[in-house]
Amino acid sequence: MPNVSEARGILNSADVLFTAEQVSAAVERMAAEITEKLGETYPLVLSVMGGAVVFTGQLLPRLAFPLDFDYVHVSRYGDKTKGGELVWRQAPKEDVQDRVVLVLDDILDEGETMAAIRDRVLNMGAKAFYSGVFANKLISKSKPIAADFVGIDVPDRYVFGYGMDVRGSWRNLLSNLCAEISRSVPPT
Ligand SMILES: O=P(O)(O)OC[C@H]1O[C@H](OP(=O)(O)OP(=O)(O)O)[C@H](O)[C@@H]1O
Ligand code: HPA
Repeated sequence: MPNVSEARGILNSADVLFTAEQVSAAVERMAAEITEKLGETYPLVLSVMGGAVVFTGQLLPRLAFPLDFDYVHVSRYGDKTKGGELVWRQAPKEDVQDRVVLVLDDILDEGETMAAIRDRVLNMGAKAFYSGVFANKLISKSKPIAADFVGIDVPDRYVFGYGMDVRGSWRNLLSNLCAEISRSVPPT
């Protein structure tokens, strides 16, 4: 984890990819799309801790229909910028059975995390599975899953802010949402 001045340095050398207004408009549009598709299904919404916390906090109040809410916790990156082995810290609970489940996450990068959650939720007897991600990273490799609802497409660079960390830092960045690490910092 960087110290305070290193964390500020990362932010100062970052590019801002999307403004707060663009992010807000994307979340608003997603809320309308999700409402249209799932508004009559009484879904169980699962937020993927910890990256989805900001996105979930802004999206949920815009979903004006009955839903249940819970979370799962899966980790694959830790404070690294390259994905590794997937670790389940909180698995879905039994109540996914026979439910329409909507899983919310901050980013679909290689798609390994969301695909593992989908497989687990469907194996536990969910009636239907949907995924919503704030950011979909445009990578050249094919992904094991495509999200049903996407806020913004981001380029194949390490992004942070809006719940996404860079080396454990800046999840709380809300004003210049989704900035990106300087190209001079190599992936770890
Ligand atoms: O599509 P993938 O390549 O699998 O990556 C996406 C996942 O990576 C991040 O989680 P991370 O493992 O960093 O856990 P965290 O949210 O606790 O930081 C992010 O929040 C997604 O859950
Ligand atoms: O680009 C990213 N930024 C932050 N967290 C992530 N988890 C997967 N990819 C990313």
